[in-house]
Amino acid sequence: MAEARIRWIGGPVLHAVSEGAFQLGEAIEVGEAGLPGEVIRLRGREFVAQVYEDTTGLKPGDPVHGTGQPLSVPLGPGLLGNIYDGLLRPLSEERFVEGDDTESRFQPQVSEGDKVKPGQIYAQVTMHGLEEPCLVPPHVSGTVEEIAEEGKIDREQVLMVVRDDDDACHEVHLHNRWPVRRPRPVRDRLPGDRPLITGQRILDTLFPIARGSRAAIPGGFGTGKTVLQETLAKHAHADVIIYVGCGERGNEMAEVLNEFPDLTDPSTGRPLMERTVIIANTSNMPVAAREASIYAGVTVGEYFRDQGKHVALMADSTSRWAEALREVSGRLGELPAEAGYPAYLSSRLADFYERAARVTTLTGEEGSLTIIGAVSPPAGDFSEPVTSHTKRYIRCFWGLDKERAEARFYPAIHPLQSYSEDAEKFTGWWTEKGNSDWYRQRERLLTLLEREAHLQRMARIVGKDALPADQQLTLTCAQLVNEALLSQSAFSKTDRYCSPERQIEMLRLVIRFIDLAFEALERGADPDDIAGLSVYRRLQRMGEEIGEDEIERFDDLRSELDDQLGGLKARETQE
Ligand SMILES: Nc1ncnc2c1ncn2[C@@H]1O[C@H](COP(=O)(O)OP(=O)(O)OP(=O)(O)O)[C@@H](O)[C@H]1O
Repeated sequence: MAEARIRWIGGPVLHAVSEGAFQLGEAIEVGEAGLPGEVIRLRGREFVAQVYEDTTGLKPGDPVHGTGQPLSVPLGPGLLGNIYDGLLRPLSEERFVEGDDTESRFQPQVSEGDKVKPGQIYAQVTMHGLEEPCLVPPHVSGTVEEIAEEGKIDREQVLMVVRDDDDACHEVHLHNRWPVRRPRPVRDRLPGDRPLITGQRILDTLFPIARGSRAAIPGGFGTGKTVLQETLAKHAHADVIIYVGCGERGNEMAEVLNEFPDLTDPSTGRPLMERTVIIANTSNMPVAAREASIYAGVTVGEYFRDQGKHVALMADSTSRWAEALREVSGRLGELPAEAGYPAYLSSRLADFYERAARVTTLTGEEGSLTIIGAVSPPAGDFSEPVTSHTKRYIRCFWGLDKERAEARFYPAIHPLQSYSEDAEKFTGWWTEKGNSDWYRQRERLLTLLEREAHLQRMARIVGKDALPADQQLTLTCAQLVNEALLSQSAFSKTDRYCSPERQIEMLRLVIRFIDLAFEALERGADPDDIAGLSVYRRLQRMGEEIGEDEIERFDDLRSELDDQLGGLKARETQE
């Protein structure tokens, strides 16, 4: 392999003079310790590289070895349930799901002489108590020359040899490397068809995301990005969760690492870690590795998608990742663009988000990778470069609002600053679930919330009591929408997750309240009397009071609602 010598080194960036041919994007090993790095710029015999580990102690003259391969990560069974660094190296020997490594068992599903195709499952492996498929790597096809026997296997052993049509032999291992910056091939990309249910009412009901789509969660300091990402990781209806903690503070990541192994998947009752891969790259780890961690995460996501699974990737936070790009770019002496970020910030964001997709895999199955990235705009300013460029590539924008967070109104997603370009596709899905009115109800709520913002501005000037009765009632109804539907504590035992069935009931009750309240107003009822009804307070708290396994209790609430609002008379008639 090609060799070079360091000529200059500063932080994660080095310049080297090569004695052989290096390629752009080639993975390298730096110094005697062989620290991992990547060639990021080539000029004649000189190149610039970034190093993914602490470079303290490296000096001019130290050797750099080429690997001849692009930066890649090993993909295969055993990834689930563990925590990795930005280059997918396990951060801990301890595993977070039960089971014993020595019990790895290999069960071939093909025999010598069989034909295999890219992406095909050629064996099953049981590791750590989990059975996982072994896939033929995407660029391998041909006739099986050799296949390992059923039984115990060793991680490094060759499991299968495939001879292709050009007579070349390919060795297939348990883990096969894939370049992190290259999307894995698929047969077809498909449009999003059904929602990725998150269990969060404000998202599923107002701003739903399709499986295979992409969303951003921008929010200023302390507005709840991390809590929301973790809530999604715990409750989203996905087969596999990839959680990339990118440049967050070590203590925040430590919380995730401490908490996740103890959590149970609410839908299966199994440990949540069994379906989770965590990639941790905290702010004190080398900055270049942070840049790579996002691509490593997305590559792992695609690997599970290629097994016909529905995968959700949470990246917290893409701003820290963009800062890593900025730091490396600064050290390269590149001309800075907006806010010091490199001019290629936008294309790098595109490279990341565009890997989200619903696909037909190479073997004809359906899989999806949904990407949800948190953004931390300085001072919560959504016009800054990372947020504004991200907006170009995402379909759902879930903007967190400082005022809502300060009022401890969680999740602090602002309904008027957020949007979903996927929503229109889901009328059919909600109809199948039993709510053919969902899209119309959603539009009504959004219109009501817009009207609320307008009326609140007026009320601040003239006082709420000076508003006409119908406007006062509009504010009362909007408050109910906010408190009953949009507010949902991530820490509430009853309400941290809300199933689509429960969301339908709650949405219907709120809409019914609005309809009956305005009918009562027409009959001459007083808006204050409507807001003072005990059923109004019960509706505000229904998320906390009626859990997932007592959905029939919503019927009682509905009867109470009909009785109280139906019985409400004009004030004069009451007297
Ligand atoms: N959905 C929620 N339910 C209940 N409490 C929440 C919710 N979201 C946020 N909080 C509260 O707000 C606090 C701050 O949230 P979080 O750490 O997620 O903010 P952040 O935006 O990630 O912050 P930073 O900018 O520091 O990364 C949490 O510790 C929690 O008390």
